[in-house]
Amino acid sequence: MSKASAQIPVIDISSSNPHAATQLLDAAANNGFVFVENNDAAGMPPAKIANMFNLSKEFFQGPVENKQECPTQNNRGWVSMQQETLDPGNQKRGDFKEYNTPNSHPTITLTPTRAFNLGEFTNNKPNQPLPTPFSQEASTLADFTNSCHALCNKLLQLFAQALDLPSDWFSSRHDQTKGPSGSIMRLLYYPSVPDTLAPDEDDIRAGAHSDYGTLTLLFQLPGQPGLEILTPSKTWESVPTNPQTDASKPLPILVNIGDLLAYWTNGLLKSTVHRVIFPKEGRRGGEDRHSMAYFCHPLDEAELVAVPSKRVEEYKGGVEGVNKGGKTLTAKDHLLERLAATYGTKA
Ligand SMILES: O=C(O)CCC(=O)C(=O)O
Ligand SMILES: [Fe+2]
Repeated sequence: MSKASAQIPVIDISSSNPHAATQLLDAAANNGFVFVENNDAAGMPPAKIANMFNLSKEFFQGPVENKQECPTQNNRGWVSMQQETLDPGNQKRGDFKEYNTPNSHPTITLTPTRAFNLGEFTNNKPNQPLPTPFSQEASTLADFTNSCHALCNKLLQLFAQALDLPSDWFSSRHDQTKGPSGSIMRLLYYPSVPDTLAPDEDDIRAGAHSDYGTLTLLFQLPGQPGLEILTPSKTWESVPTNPQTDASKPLPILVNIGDLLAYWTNGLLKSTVHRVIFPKEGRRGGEDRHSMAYFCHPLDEAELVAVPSKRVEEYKGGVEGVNKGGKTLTAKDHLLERLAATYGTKA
C-alpha cells in the first residue's frame, strides 16, 4: 500500500504575498516542513541548482580514489556508509548509502561512499581540501552555498517578523562575517541496489533523525522519491519531490526546521523527524536518488535561549535539554553533542 503524502504547503516568499511570514510560521508550527516557491525572491536560479547537481553526480560517479582523498574531518569531507548512523538508538547498522558495482560485475562489493560535506568558504576559498571535480569549481560551490545562506537569512527575517521580534533577531546570529559556524552544504547520493540485494527492514537509506541546525534547505530531483516525515500521530508520510501541478514552474525548495529553531521558540516551531527509505512503490532496490541539503547553522557562540516573543512565551510546549544543569547551551555545544552521537565519537 502506498504511503499517504504529507500535506506540505507551497509558499511564495516574494513581496507580492503579504501573508508569507504568517504562512511560514504556521507551516513551521504544524509539521516543520514547507516548500518555498522558487521565484526571484528565493534567489536560487534553477540553472545554478542543476549545475550543482551535475557537479555532485560527477563526483559520485568518479573514481573512489578521489573520494578517499578527502575523508571526513570535523564534519567536512567525504562521509562513508556505515560511518554515520543517523538514528543511533534504533538502527543496527550504519546507513545504507552507496553500493558500487565495479565494472558492473555481478559480484557486488560494498563501497563506502555516501555524502560530501562542504563547510563554510572564506572569501570564496574553501577551508578544507577539495577533491576533483570540486577543486576546480571552488567559486561555483562558494556562490551556491552563499545563495543558500542568503535564502535562509531571508526566511529567518520572515520568522522574526511573524514572531514580533526585531527583524534581524535570527539573521544577525547567522551573519557569517562575524565568525565561524557549523553550516554545511551536503551533497548526497543514494544508489539503487540490484533487486536481488534488496534491503531488509533495517536498511534505511538515511535513518530517522531531526536536523541539528537552524533551517535546512533540501533540493530534490523529480522521480527520485524516498523522503518521509514522522507526523504528530506517529505515522510516516512521504514527501513529494514536486508538489506543484504546473510542470512549467521551477521545482520548489523544501525547507525544514532544525533543532535550534525549536529550542529558540520553546518548541513552537517543530524540528520534525524524517528519514529516507527505499520506496515500496517501484523497484525493490529503489531508484538512484541525488539530493543536496544546506544545513544553516548560527555562529558557534550563539546561545540557545528562548526568543523574547509573546507568542513563544505563551506557547507551553517546551523542549528538553536546552538548559543542561543550569548552563545555557551554545550552538556549538549542541552540534558537537549531535555529531558525537551520529559518528559514535566523543564530543
Ligand atoms: O536526502 C534527503 O532527502 C534527506 C537527507 C537528510 O535528511 C539529511 O542528510 O539530513
Ligand atoms: Fe535531515
